[in-house]
Amino acid sequence: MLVAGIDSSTQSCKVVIRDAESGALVREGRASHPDGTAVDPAAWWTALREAIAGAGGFDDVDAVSVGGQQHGMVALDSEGRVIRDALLWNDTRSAGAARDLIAEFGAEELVARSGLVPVASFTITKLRWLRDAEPDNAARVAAVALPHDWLSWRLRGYGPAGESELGPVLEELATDRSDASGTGYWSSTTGEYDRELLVAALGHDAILPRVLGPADSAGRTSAGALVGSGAGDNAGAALGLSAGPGDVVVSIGTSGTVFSVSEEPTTDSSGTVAGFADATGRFLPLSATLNAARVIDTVAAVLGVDFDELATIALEAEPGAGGLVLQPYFDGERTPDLPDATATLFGMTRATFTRPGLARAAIEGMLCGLADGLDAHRALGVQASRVLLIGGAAMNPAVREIASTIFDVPVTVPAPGEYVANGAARQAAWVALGSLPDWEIETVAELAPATVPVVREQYAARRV
Ligand SMILES: Nc1ncnc2c1ncn2[C@@H]1O[C@H](COP(=O)(O)OP(=O)(O)O)[C@@H](O)[C@H]1O
Ligand SMILES: O=C(CO)[C@@H](O)[C@H](O)COP(=O)(O)O
Repeated sequence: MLVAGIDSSTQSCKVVIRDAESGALVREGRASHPDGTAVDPAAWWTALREAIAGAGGFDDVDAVSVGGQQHGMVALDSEGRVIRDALLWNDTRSAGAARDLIAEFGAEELVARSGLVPVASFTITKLRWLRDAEPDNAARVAAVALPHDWLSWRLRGYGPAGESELGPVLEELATDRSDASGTGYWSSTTGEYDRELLVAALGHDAILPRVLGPADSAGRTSAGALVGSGAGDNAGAALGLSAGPGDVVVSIGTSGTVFSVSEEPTTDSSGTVAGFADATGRFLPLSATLNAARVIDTVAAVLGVDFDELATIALEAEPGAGGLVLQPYFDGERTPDLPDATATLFGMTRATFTRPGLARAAIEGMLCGLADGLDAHRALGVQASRVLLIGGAAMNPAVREIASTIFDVPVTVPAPGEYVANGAARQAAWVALGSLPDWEIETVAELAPATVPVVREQYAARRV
């Protein structure tokens, strides 16, 4: 029996087709997404169909689940049409709306009700921004979905009239606990939407996707494959890695995320660690930065080198790059909550401002922000026995080696792979088989901690 998993992430769409029992990879496909922090969801649908075609189609697939970038606001009118480009998790225009919501309700109350202190990333702040900045668009909103909910709905044949087989049945929208927990108007402790918060943000009530359990099916594709509840991408990755007690996952994609699977919900009124739900019925404390793999993309482009060359020159510099510190807030920052920040390079002398120094400082600065996230997890009682390093930039040898100088626990690098799509496929197998199969995870590197304290100390000293 074959199952499919999809990762509709910020930069691209990836599809894997696997054997349901063993998890063996059978086929895969991918397609790019457009750049930008506001994107027409039609582009994700086009990319998904291209990636499915690249993976040889779904005709022989028994079940499929969609993992996707979290928080994006997909606002639909009563005809199931997308009202405006979706504002993505890394769009910071709703920072003022986040402050307004905190002023109205208080951070403590919002954490107690939704698990989150609003920042620009979360859906609730995007809805408030829409209400205030585009009142005509806000008035037309009949339903609000997230990227993975909307793609699952389209896969099942729903959509605007003329563009879909089954038409705009908004009540058929479905989601899962993990993605619902990133909206800001759903509580992972009660398992219910908080309609008062939704109305406070959007200005009126709207249809929200039904929240399914981890092994529930939302329905079927037109070809008859079961469609699972799907997941937010980080929860998908945790499922794909079979993350358990002691595992802290550090994912370096467009976002940098630090997360762990927890039996109990977590509450952090500072907002550093969001109290998300996971894709197994448990919880997923998570801390996220806006500046991760693209810090390396940017510095590699400035230096005119490819990723391998960047790794080579970064490792020519000593740990700490002689005091050169890059605070890498190129896209503003979410953790810490500094949406309008820009990047700053500290400690430049003629001796330190070199190509190796800059390459190393870029990787160190990006990883120090994630190490701060790990500390915040520990402060909530999360046990960290090892870091599991995944995401596009985890393929970089310098990122791996420098991670071992920054994290004070062993760093395990699973074999390069699409862990979000794999987790979605594993969920699809759960739906199809009726039980969650164990799939083997291959490891390609285990790095013992080689902590060099000055790296984090000098980064902390530059913190604003
Ligand atoms: N060898 C590498 N070294 C550093 N960065 C890399 C490498 N390979 C890919 N990347 C970066 O990883 C990112 C894509 O990672 P991915 O986890 O797929 O992101 P997302 O899930 O956010 O779309 C891109 O910014 C890409 O440039
Ligand atoms: O906002 C978050 C998590 O809260 C991000 O992790 C997004 O879910 C995007 O993920 P990537 O596309 O970077 O993997």
